[in-house]
Amino acid sequence: MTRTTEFLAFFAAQILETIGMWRIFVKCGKRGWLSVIPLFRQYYLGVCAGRDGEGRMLALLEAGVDASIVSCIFFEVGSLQYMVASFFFLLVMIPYTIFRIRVCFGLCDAFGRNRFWVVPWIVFDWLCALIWGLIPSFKTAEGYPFDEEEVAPELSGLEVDLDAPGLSINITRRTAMSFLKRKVLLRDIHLNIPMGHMVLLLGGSGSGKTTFLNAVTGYEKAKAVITLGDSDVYKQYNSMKYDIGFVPQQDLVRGSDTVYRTLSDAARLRLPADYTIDKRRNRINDVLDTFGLTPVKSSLVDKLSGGQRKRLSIAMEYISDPTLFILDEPDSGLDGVMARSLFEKLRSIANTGKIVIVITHTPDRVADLFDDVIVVAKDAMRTGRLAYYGNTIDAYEFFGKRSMEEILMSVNRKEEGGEGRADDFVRKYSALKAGGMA
Ligand SMILES: Nc1ncnc2c1ncn2[C@@H]1O[C@H](COP(=O)(O)OP(=O)(O)OP(=O)(O)O)[C@@H](O)[C@H]1O
Repeated sequence: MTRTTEFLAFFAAQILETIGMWRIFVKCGKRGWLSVIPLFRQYYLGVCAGRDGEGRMLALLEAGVDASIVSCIFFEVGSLQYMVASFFFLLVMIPYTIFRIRVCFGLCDAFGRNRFWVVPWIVFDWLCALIWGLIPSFKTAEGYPFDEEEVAPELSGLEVDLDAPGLSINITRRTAMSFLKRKVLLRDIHLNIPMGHMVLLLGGSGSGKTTFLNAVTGYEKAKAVITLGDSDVYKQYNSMKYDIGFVPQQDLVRGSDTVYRTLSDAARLRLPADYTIDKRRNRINDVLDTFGLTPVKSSLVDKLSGGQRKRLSIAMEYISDPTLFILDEPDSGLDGVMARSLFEKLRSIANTGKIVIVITHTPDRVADLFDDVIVVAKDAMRTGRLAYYGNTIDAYEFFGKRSMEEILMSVNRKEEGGEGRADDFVRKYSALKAGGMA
């Protein structure tokens, strides 16, 4: 193909695409002539797809793609300018394709078409634009433009007092990049947990419980201020490491070590360097006693029962005598009796003046052992929000439910089998707090 033919082919595709887009815009209730302006065309395609932000990004990226294509056509093949333009083209093509896919997905939803259409849209956009624009059976889906779910508003003024004793959490937001888009994982979580309280962290799958705990411990920082007693967890992260214990879901124990050896290794890692050997030995023996592991201290970890193994994992973190003790599903794989006995142990730890926060997927068998419950729920924008924090007894009344599992179902999204009322409760809870503060 000669340069002129290439240019004519590019130009013809643009014209055909414009015609198709004109009709698509009209079908979506927008002004057709907007398709004549190349960059507007991409933006309004995003608007038609119900993805304005992605449409805006697509328009910007298309400017880059078009500029590099035109440059490649005009520069001498093999020249430095040609190579720079080609490199730039490859560079912008990656995000450009990703945003096109996202907009195409939205368009398929808007027109009630299978998402496999994204493939022809990416390869022959001008042809798809003509088909979707000119063929009458391609029309917007029933209910289009889809009603947006009403998202609970952003909150302000509900920050808790950082000087209050205990754990004060003021998370403004926690964001992460996902698929070239900044995603808000958590927003507006403000609460204060007094010392000596055992708190249940409740939330559906993907609601942000782990993200929340990571933000609280400073493991993955958020835009937040977290204080434990007089210390700022983020600013004094290194010195706080002995004060915060985190027990992950998965056991991190070696089967070929004895129980004592496992705890002794944990003590070496987690106790301050100035601990004498005697002090360290005493601490290990105390912890073995606390978790009922003294009779099996010489046994290999592989020979322990599920419950003993779990208690050992918890003991490893407890060795540093943390003020804040966090456990992610410590009862997974345990039967009701073993789980109950484990949670009673955690209750007795809280009773010594520590803060214990626990995630469990079977809360009702141990709900009476908790003082408070934090309910984190995904709002309409899929952001983790605080739907409730307070006394467990008051929680039943607040949600109008009789069990923690029912509370969870009320905030879980409909597509997950829940009632999809997260935003209602976020609103209700913030009104309650604002009222309380007035
Ligand atoms: N670094 C990250 N980048 C992008 N998205 C993330 C990141 N971390 C978490 N997410 C997303 O944030 C949401 C919350 O994740 P999180 O692991 O906190 O949920 P969870 O409530 O602990 O779920 P589960 O109970 O299933 O463990 C999920 O949609 C997850 O995909």
